[in-house]
Amino acid sequence: MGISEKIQQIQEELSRTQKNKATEYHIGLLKGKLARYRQQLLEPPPGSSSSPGTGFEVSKSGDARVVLIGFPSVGKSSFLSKITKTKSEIAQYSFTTLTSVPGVLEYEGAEIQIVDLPGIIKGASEGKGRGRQVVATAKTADLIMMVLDATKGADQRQILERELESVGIRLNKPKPNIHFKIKKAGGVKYNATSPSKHLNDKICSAILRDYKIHNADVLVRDENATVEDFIDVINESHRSYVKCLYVYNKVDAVSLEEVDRIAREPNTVVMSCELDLGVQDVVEEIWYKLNLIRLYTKRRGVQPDFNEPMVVRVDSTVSEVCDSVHRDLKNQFKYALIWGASAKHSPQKCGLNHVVSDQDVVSIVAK
Ligand SMILES: Nc1nc2c(ncn2[C@@H]2O[C@H](COP(=O)(O)OP(=O)(O)OP(=O)(O)O)[C@@H](O)[C@H]2O)c(=O)[nH]1
Repeated sequence: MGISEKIQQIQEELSRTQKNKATEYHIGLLKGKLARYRQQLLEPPPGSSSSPGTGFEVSKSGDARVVLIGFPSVGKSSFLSKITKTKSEIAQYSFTTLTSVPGVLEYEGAEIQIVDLPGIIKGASEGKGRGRQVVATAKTADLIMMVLDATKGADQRQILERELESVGIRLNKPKPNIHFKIKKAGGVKYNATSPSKHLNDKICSAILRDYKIHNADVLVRDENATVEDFIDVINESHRSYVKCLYVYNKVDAVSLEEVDRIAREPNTVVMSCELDLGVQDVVEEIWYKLNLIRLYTKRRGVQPDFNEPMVVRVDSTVSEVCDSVHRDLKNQFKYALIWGASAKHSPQKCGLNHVVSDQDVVSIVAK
């Protein structure tokens, strides 16, 4: 039996099995197996004929990467052509976007790479070659922007969410608060800081046995952590926790009440590419979600260049700033002078651990 058939069998068994106290152990095991097979499908073991997904030939450039995901004809190309310098073909028929078109969005001095993935990601979870590439690219995103058609039903979003979920991408979700460490000996030691609602020693040990892990420390620090969370923790290297912005296009074609209802959903913005409504709000929301800040670097005796900001992640330290300037800069680092919101007085002399703020001016003094 192939892996796809095994997956299907488990899915069928899961949908047949009633959820209750007596079956939770069995369901937990099935979910663990399902995650293991899905993983094998996405990343075949070395030596097998199918190649792993290596992403498209799109190198990650710029300050951040936003990946667009959506069904065909929802308006991804229209959006991309409005906000980036790369034009992609717009047609009245489906599947226009066959390859990913990297475009660059310039905003607040930052260069944000926008990648449009092929129409739909379905097939990715079935291990189809192209789907795997899509997944690999989506996993490198700083933000996933799910483009949805406001005139279509809620299932378009559910289908895409389920697809992303099944390939190990978690949307708008923090990493589970479970400590997990594989050991060389000593068996499985299960502990919880307060009684867990869904996890226990028996379920966790059984799932670990299925993964051929016989010695490990497990400490559940969140009483609401689920079996899925535990499976995610075991598979941590294959999971990506990515922010997602839901963008509903074509709001010109639905009623005001419907627009109002959609716009109130969390992490959601609405737009109409055709009428050029809300497109700028989407860009602002992308910037906000990316959590980027601008810094101005200053050389001694020279005014900083306020037209050329350096873009780093929010809460970056001087150490991270050095790394983004040059690989070796930290080796020569003596101290930094900082002017701006993060400085107690201007300039403040700081070390590598100082956390910078938006629009700070930074001068690195070398040894
Ligand atoms: N009513 C309405 N139609 C729109 C809007 N934006 C795009 N469209 C139409 O929707 C169709 C598809 O737009 P595209 O931008 O090609 O969509 P896409 O998501 O890139 O499609 P694929 O390339 O097939 O993945 C075109 O006929 C557009 O004219 C909008 O805001 N309102």
